[in-house]
Amino acid sequence: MRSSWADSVAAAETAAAGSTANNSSAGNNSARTRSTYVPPHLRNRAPSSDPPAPVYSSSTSGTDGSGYGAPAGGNRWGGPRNDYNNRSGYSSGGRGGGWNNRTGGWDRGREQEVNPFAGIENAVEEVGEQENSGINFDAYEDIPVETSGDNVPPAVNTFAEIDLGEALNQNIRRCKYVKPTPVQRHAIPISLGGRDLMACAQTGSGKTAAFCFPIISGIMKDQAAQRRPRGRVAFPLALILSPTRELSMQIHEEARKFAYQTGVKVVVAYGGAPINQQDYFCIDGGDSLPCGGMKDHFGKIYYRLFHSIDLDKLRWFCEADAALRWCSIEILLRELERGVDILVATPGRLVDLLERARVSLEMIKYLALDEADRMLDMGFEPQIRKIVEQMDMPPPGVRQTMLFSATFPKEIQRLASDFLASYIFLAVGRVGSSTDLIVQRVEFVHESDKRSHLMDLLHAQKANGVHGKQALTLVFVETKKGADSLEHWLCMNGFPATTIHGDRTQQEREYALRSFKSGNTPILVATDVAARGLDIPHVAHVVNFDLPNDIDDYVHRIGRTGRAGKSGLATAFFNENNASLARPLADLMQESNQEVPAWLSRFAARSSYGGGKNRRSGGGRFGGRDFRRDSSFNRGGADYYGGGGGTGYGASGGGYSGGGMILMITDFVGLGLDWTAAFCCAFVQVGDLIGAWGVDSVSCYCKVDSGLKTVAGARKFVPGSKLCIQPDINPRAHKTKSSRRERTRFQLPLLPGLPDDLAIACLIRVPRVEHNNLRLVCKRWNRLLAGNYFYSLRKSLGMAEDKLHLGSSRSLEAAALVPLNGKLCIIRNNMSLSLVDVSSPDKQVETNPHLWENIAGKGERVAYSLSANCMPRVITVNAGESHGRVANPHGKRKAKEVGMSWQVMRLELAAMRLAMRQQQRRILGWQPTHP
Ligand SMILES: Nc1ncnc2c1ncn2[C@@H]1O[C@H](COP(=O)(O)OP(=O)(O)OP(=O)(O)O)[C@@H](O)[C@H]1O
Repeated sequence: MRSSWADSVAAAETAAAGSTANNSSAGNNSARTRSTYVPPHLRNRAPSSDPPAPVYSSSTSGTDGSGYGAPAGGNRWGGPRNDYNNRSGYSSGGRGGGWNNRTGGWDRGREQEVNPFAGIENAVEEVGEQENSGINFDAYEDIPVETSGDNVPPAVNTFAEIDLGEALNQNIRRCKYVKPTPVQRHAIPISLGGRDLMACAQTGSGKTAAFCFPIISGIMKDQAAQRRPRGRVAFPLALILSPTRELSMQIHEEARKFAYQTGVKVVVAYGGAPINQQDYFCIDGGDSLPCGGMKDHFGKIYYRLFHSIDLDKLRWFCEADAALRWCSIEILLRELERGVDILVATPGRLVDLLERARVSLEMIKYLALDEADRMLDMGFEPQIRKIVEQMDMPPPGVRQTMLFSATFPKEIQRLASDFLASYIFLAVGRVGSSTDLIVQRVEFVHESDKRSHLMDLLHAQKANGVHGKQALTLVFVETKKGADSLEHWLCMNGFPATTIHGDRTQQEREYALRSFKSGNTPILVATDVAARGLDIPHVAHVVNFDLPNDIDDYVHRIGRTGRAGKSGLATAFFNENNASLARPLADLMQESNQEVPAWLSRFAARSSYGGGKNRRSGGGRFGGRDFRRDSSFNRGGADYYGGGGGTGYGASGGGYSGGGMILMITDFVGLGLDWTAAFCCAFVQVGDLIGAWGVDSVSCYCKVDSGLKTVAGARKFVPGSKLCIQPDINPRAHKTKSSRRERTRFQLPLLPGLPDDLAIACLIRVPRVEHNNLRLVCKRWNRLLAGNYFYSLRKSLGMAEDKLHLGSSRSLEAAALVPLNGKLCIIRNNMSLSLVDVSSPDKQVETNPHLWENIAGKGERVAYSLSANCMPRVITVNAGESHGRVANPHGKRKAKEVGMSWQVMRLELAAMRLAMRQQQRRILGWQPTHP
């Protein structure tokens, strides 16, 4: 490991030398200036107090020990060295060292900037010029374009028609973009005209440039940018948010190219551990650290080294991911201190930075959300709302907002309109459609045959490969475990494969992606983290080994091939488990002029769950156009935001129709509760629930044995229920004869790929009161798991969003947002239960504390409060006297079970309690702002 890391550093050093050479040939200084490390206690001093920057020489960098062990005042670090930055992910726009010294004018400092085109130019020469310029524009010519909104600026046909500024035009030429793609032709003039924009265009059609160009051009022309305060807090002018780390990195790399020598500085900040955790290393050092093991160890080491070591050198020691992250974050913070014009970020990291007051959004003039529908979906929406609405960002109308995606369901369009002012809607092609450039094949493959089928495809591909080389193939699977196991199996069978998913460290993810891009590992097995936005050249084939539950996800996945006018192939393995996708899939294929197999059409015809997702049956998730033109959405507005009708778009959504609700029961593996008892207890209450809540469906996710009993019980009360069982939880039991028989008997659809450690969710008895439009909100502390889970569930059942909602953030604060849209919310995690009624002031809602006690286990105390007005109320379930579960004598054992150190768990829980208290205070003094 050490040697490989060292090797890669050495290789990067060599690359840096090369890039220096390139720079010099481009007229830059051959010796780059190296910035000076400023210890934290000196950071707010005037830039002039910095010691003079020593000269960095690439030829000696590998062995130069001058920084190591140097006295504190003379420490140095590598600043914006491109080699490391590319690896760490926290990198700047590459203005070497001198941002604090900028003298005004947007061209200052450009001579020190690392050339982002250096490597690319060589590569392009190797593969031939046509690689970049040969985008097949004919493929886009006939594409229908729809714009709506007031005074839409006219589209352009060439870049020359737009005044982007000479430096940017020069970069466009360097990128070999000969003419704008359709989305660019329309979107750039709109954005340059200062208008807000919601743009939907097919995958691979150049949306990144469509939002980057106007931002860069606007900042270049903005003289006020020079007068921004600088120091510990960064004041970016533009914020670009994207859902994944890899996509943020990619946007950053693109933006750096477009911004080269424009004087506009681009910085990227993305996930990993919250910065607060990193603080343990920086501040406490380790001795007093409440966390154990490796973190402790590295904390101590790095704390000691921190004031006496060059960070460049430190990187050589950074084999542990934790330590690497620590370094990366230090680098990021220092980058931010030097100033940033465009900040590209993932929401989680940005919230961290905002909470630490290292970034202020006060000066934001441009906000762009890439993959905007994903960003506003339930997983991210609370964070996005927090960033956009609750921090210091200027409101819509003052800032300019641009939302881009290839898919834009109408309900998300509606949500998105909260962030926009008098915006223009742009659809290039049909909203949510895939491009005809991708040949789509669907094959019926039983679960057990998938691997051998994949093997056949890969063999065939190998035979057709150039010089026997395997074409790049991206294989999508549903679960992280599934990804690892498939990768292992492929490697064992002689197919070099790697994997990318959320359980891998950032270093591993980046390494996997690089290895795939370079063709060293031509097969990448991925979960949905790689589904959106990634622009990997030469991906010839996308295989949906496991199909997603949502047709939007399918569109994004296959969009990793057939990009920028090139053709691609997508193969999907379909079987009974994907029945809910049959209809939208068949429709999508038909729309993209693909051959739809007869068996798929038959599946589509009898598919029972597809209604809600079928864009062509009217209503539903998909819009061909601007939702503002859809009268049903306008009519339903008041209902959606908590009005009295209870219809919202549940009624128009098809699939799960009617005004009832779903009761969901899930299982949290590992909390040591007696599940069977809990379920039995719960289902005694089901009858009440049906009456009181209008439950018309029960879905049960739990261990097979107890689950089946529960399901059987529930069926008596809710004959029409769609019952689901989580198949992964106990695969052994699942395979038993009786469970198979039971499954058949109850016709339980299997929903593959759902995480198996789920909280027992929504078990509560409410006395018979009239609540027509209820909203269940389940909250777990693992936001992603819960988010994915609910998302999948909702999709699989074809449920409208207002029938089941998830307050999915670990931060309870975010959960507070949820009640705004609903009438009754129950927010539950293993620490708290919130019952919130925001719309019916007269109706008291009660809970049955004994039920909770039964469910939550012995010794738990239920405290709840209900207020008479319509303000949200919080009911807290605490386990134990003062510390909830923390005080539980089994806590240490529990911590061990969940693989946490006891101290960390205590910290986590203490933080949660604190957040909860703050939350309660906030909620009680909080006025809903929606109608
Ligand atoms: N005007 C242009 N001329 C030539 N190539 C272009 C042009 N605009 C963009 N490209 C190239 O097209 C490819 C796809 O662009 P981009 O990643 O922005 O697509 P996208 O629409 O954002 O895709 P997705 O929906 O998957 O996120 C990139 O490699 C980009 O360099």
